[in-house]
Formats: sequence, C-alpha cells, structure tokens
Amino acid sequence: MSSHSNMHTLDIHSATSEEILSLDNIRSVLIRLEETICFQLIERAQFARNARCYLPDGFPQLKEREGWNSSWLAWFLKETESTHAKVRRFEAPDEYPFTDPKLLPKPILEPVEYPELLWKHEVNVNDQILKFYVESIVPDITKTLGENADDGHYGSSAIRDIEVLSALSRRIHFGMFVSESKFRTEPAAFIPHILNPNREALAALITKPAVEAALLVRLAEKAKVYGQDMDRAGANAEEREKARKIEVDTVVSIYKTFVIPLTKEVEVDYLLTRLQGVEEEKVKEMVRSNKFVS
Ligand SMILES: O=C(O)C(=O)C[C@]1(C(=O)O)C=C[C@@H](O)C=C1
Repeated sequence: MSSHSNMHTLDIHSATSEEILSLDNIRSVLIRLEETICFQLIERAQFARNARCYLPDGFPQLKEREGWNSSWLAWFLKETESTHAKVRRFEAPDEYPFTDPKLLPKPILEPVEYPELLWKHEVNVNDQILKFYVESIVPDITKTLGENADDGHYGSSAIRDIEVLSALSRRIHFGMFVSESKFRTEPAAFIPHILNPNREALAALITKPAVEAALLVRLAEKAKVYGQDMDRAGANAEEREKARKIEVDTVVSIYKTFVIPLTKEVEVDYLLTRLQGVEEEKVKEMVRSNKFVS
C-alpha cells in the first residue's frame, strides 16, 4: 500500500501496523475527512435549525411510545447505533459511539482480529462533540433561515445530524492514531512527560503549526468551491457566491475553534495513558534507544 493512498477508511485488513501508523497515511485520511465533513455540513444546512429535535422534551411521543426520556436526536442516535453495533462497527479502533455502550446490543458477527494499533484506553469525547454540534454548529450553519426556523423535516435533518456527528467523531478520535505514530517515532521525547504527567509539554510535542495553517487554507478552498451554487445555468461567479450553501468562514471556524483543538486534546489524553501496563524494562529501553519497543 502506498503511503499516499487516497483511501477513505483506514484499511485495517490489508496493511501492517507500521503502514497504517505512518504519519503520511494518517494525514491522508484526515484530509479526505475534510471533504466528508464539508459535504455533510452542506447536507445538514439545507434544513432549518429544528431546535425541537435537540430538546430533552421536544417529542413527548418518544416517552409514551418508546420509553425514551431524552431528545429526538439522542433517540435516533441510539436506534442507528444499535444497528451499527450489531454489525460490530464499534469494535473498530477508529469508531466510537455517542450512545452509552450499556444501551447498545452485542455484535451478531464474530469479532474481527485487528492489528495492534492503539494502546488500551478509555478516550471518548463524543459528549463534547455532541454539545458543540447542537449549541454552536447547527445554529451557525442554519442561521440564514433564522434561529426559530422549523421546517418539520425532523427525520431528514436528524439523518444529516448523525452523518455530520459521525464524521466529526471519526476525525477527532483519529488523533489517537496521530499521537501513537508520533510516540513511536520519538518515544524518548514523550516518556518523561507521560511518567510525570504534563499536558502542556505533551501538547507542545504534538503541535505542528505549519500543518494546521496549511489545513485551514486548504479547507477554505474546499468550502469555497463545494459551497457555491453551481446549479443555476448562466450564473457568473458573483451570482454563485450570493447563493452559497455554506459560508467559508463558518467551516474554517468550526475547524479552528473546535475540531483541531479537540483533536489535540484527544492526542494528549491518549498519550497520558500510553504507558499504563507497559513493562518498566521496555520503557527504560525506549528512553535509552529512543526507538519504539512493542
Ligand atoms: O497532523 C498532525 O500532526 C496532527 O496532530 C493533527 C492536527 C489536526 O488536528 O489537524 C493537530 C495538531 C497539529 O498541530 C496539526 C494537525
């Protein structure tokens, strides 16, 4: 497999852990997810805010008919993720559910053998993703219709919500592959700040300002092109800009203020537990040689 593979999903079945964990490979997945996220946001933005879908008591019939005490979106996530859990989606190291795992069924299919990629961990920031999505992203991308706009398309808008959330979640949790890769390349730099937990030092080690800057420029280009209205015959560039499907600044700001910072938090959270249960001898050897010992 080439390190510049343009695959979208992490091809866990046909690649070695070294190939999967190459930084080039991981970044190519992150880059493809920019497209996915941009398109999914555009898909959601064609519906109204539909604030009712996010309120705990927005749909009283859910309580009566389904015994469900939370929002329409939370119920729909639970229903969707239940089906996905049955086909073992959440056994994959790059998939994390929004629903409390206690409410999800066991897989029907046999477990898959994954190569050893991530160290065991409990990282799941989906609660933070959901909160920011509901409180900030949805109001932002639907603002042209107004904050009280309700078009009654509760099913359609919730389907898009789930698609955006799942792309964001995959992108942000991918941070763990990034930091595993960085750790393996230079374990001696990380180990002291893991043993003597230091978030700031770890954050400084994983931060690559040039990569972030290039990402934001590329993302703005993508949002500019994908978000313009090309459907009207004869429209010139200026006319296309007037009927944008999504604002460039909105997409860029979602990444700048939320996606990148939370990815970095995930990277650091993961690193902090990276040595739990690793034999002391191996840790010493990694510090001494600055080479990863599996
Ligand atoms: O590409 C990396 O090295 C990452 O860690 C990912 C990412 C990002 O979220 O896009 C996060 C931190 C770095 O500063 C650069 C980019």
